[in-house]
Amino acid sequence: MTASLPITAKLIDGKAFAAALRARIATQASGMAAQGITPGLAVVLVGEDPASQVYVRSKGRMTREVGMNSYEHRLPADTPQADLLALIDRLNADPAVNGILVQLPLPSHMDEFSVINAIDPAKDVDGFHILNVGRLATGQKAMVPCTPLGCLMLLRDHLGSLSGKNALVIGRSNIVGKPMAQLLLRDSATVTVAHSRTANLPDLCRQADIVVAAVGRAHFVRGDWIKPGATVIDVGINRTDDGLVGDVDFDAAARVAGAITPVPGGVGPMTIACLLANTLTATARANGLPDPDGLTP
Ligand SMILES: NC(=O)C1=CN([C@@H]2O[C@H](COP(=O)(O)OP(=O)(O)OC[C@H]3O[C@@H](n4cnc5c(N)ncnc54)[C@H](OP(=O)(O)O)[C@@H]3O)[C@@H](O)[C@H]2O)C=CC1
Ligand SMILES: Nc1nc(=O)c2c([nH]1)NC[C@@H]1CN(c3ccc(C(=O)N[C@@H](CCC(=O)O)C(=O)O)cc3)C=[N+]21
Repeated sequence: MTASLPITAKLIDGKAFAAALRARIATQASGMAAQGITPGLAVVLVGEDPASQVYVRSKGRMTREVGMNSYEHRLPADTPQADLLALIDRLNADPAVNGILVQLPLPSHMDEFSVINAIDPAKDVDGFHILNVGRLATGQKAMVPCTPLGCLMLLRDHLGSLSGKNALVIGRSNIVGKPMAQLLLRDSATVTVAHSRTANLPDLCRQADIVVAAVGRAHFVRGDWIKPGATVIDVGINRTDDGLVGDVDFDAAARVAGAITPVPGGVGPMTIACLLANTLTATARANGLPDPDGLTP
C-alpha cells in the first residue's frame, strides 16, 4: 500500500549520536582521571542468553575506550542465587566499582526483583532498582534506564520540545516501556502505553506524533499505522533470516514518517552510550561532584 511512495523520513542516526555522546563522556571522564578518579563498571552475566550476548559484545570495549575500567563477571546458568547475591554484595562494597549491571533475563530459578533490589541504588546504572523506579516516577533525581534515556535524547534532538505531543509507547516492560512512558510524561507529552491487550492499536498509532516500539516482534508496526510526519523510535532487536531487524516495518514506515531510527544503528548504540553516561553520573555523585553536563534527563 505504501510501497509506491518514496522514502521521505529523516534517518535518525543513533550510531553517530552515540559516538558523539561517548566522545563527550570520554572528555568528562578524563577530567575526573585528572582528579585521581577512574569510573568503573561491573557487568554480571549469568548463563548465555543470546540477546544479552549481543549487548555484552561491544560494551566492554566501549567502556575502556571512554577511559573507564570494565569488570566482567560470567557465571554459569546453574549458579545458586545466593552466590549471585554474594557477588553483588562484594561489588556494592568495592570502591573501584561505580556501576553494576546484571544482565537480564536471569535464569528461571532466580528471582529477578530480589537480585535487582540487592544492587546499591547509587550503583544501579540500569535504573531498575525499586528506589530508582520510584524516584523517576515521582520526579526525584534517579538513575534512569539506559534504553529509554537514549530514546529520549534522540527525540529531543530531533523534535526539540516534546510538550503536548501525542506519544504512543508500544510495550509495558519494566526495562523499556514503563520508564519510557515516565520520561515522555516528564517532558509533557500526552502518553499512551499499549500492550498485548490493547484494542485497536493501528488506530491509536495513527494518532501518535511519537511512536516508540518495544514489542519484540519483527515488522510488527506497519507503514499504514504511521501518522504522516510522525517520529518513530524502533527499540526492537529481532534476529531473523534477513539479519537483525526492529519492531517496525522500516521500508514502509520510512515512506510516511517524518523521522525514524534504523535497526541496527539506532537505539542499540544509544543504550550502551547511556550506560556509560550513567556510570559517569554515578561516579560523580559518589565523589560529591556535580552531575556531568548533558547526561541526565
Ligand atoms: N535496542 C536496545 O537497546 C534494546 C532493545 N530491546 C528489545 O526491545 C524489544 C522489547 O523488549 P522488552 O521490553 O524487554 O520486551 P518484553 O517482552 O518484556 O515486553 C514486550 C511488550 O510488548 C507487548 N506486546 C507483545 N505482543 C504485543 C502485541 N501483539 N500488541 C501490542 N503489544 C504487544 C507486551 O505486552 P504484554 O505486557 O501485554 O505481554 C509487552 O508489554 C525486544 O525486541 C528487545 O530485544 C530491549 C532492551 C534494549
Ligand atoms: N540489565 C540489562 N540491561 C539492558 O539494557 C539489557 C539487558 N539487561 N539485557 C539485554 C537487553 C538488550 N540490550 C541491547 C543493547 C544494545 C544493543 C545494540 O547495541 N545493538 C546494535 C546491534 C548489535 C549487533 O549488530 O548485533 C544496534 O542496534 O545497532 C542491543 C541490545 C540491552 N539490554
